[in-house]
Amino acid sequence: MFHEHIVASVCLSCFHNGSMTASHLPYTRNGLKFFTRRGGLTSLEVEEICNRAARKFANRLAKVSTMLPTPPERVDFMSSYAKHLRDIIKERVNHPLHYETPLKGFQIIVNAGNGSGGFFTWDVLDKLGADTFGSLHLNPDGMFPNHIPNPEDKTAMSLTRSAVLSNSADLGIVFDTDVDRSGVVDKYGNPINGDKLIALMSAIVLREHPGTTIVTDARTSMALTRFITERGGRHCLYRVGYRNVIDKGVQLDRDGVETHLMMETSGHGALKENHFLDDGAYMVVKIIIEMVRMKLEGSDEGIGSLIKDLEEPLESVELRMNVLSEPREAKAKAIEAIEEFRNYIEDGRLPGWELDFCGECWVSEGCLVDSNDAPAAVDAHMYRAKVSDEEHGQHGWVHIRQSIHNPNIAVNMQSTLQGGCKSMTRVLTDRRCGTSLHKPDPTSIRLGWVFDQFSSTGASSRENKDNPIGVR
Ligand SMILES: O=P(O)(O)OC[C@H]1O[C@H](O)[C@H](O)[C@@H](O)[C@@H]1O
Repeated sequence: MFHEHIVASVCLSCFHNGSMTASHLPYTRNGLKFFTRRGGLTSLEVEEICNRAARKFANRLAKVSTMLPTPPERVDFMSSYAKHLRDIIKERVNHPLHYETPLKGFQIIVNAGNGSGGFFTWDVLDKLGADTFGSLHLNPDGMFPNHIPNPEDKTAMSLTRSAVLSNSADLGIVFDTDVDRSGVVDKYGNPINGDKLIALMSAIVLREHPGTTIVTDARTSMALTRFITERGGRHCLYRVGYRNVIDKGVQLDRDGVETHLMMETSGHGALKENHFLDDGAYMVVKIIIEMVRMKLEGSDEGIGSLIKDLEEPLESVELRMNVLSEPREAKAKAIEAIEEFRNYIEDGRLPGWELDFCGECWVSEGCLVDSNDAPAAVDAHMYRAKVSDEEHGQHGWVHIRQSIHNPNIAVNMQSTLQGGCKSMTRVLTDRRCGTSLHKPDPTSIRLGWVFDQFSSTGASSRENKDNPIGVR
């Protein structure tokens, strides 16, 4: 929804704007996001704003006047934003028979998860002629009584799938709370989120901008890289964290490497044409335009057909290990374990494992571990290793990182081999790659737990994300 901020800046002549959001996290985690006409502010800029606010607050306590130079004014920018989205759909579809209602004949289910995405149903889709009967959880309720509004959430996706199938709808849309992320369900009920959503957006964007670079976080599959390169694009893998992914795209584009799409597997997606803002509604607008375009060209296959040749990794797992230490020591402990992972690989102590400096793109060599000339400030330590053997070549990867929000470490791995994730985990444990196995300190971390907790083969699983397993 962050295009609303640009709309506010451009149409309503605002210079600065912001929103308060905890996204899908509990309401106790509310925070502020700020925007100017140039786009989203960086964390350093946000820090400066907070410092100024703190000074103002201190002045108020000291009874120094903090009156605003201009009185606040109430403006309705949601209507302007919704109109802006409708205009884009109308103009780009350019329907030969009914320009004003290009979505006539389409049934589209929205699942807003009781976040703020309900407006998309009545203020965008309905007004363009779509049938939105069967939409779910449209009224905002910060206690999220049905499920977490999150396109990564299994319940959110499966309820949307059921609604699409039982209504024979053309598309299902899942927004996160503040609509900076989205996922979709195709007319056959197939959920399209994570890698699949990146592939779908890549297919659309590469048709419009042949050869463009696409930046993603480094948890995407090897198959996604093939999908992008087979369509003539370049895939730049970068750090987890939507701001990192977007900033990398902005920097590449500024340096002359044309970059039109930046997407994280979490569903945050930003387009150059949309001011490099992560905007879940804008992503969906692009998908809807493509869906109507395909229909007008005589195809009944639906948008899922655009990614039918995206292979899925045989195994994909995300696990979390809590850092059980004094809260103030958690960050340092996590960094210690993650750096040890890097050292093990660099010292060649894990045969067949190689630190992944750059994914496959080579547009900016070394950026994944920032070994290049202009390293970015590191917000969270993370590394990715490619894993190969003589028989299969590269068959998987392991990504390990500090969580941004919580005192835990996220381990992601994928393999194209049956039992591959289990054997990569075994390497980590057998090689004693973890701090506490050398120093049996009850407050430190050991990676051995991953093996103990690992259960699935052949299954794609990220379910531990919101319910991490505690370990010592
Ligand atoms: O570190 P985690 O808890 O997995 O959270 C990581 C995620 O944090 C936020 O939700 C950001 O918006 C995402 O860009 C990031 O991927």
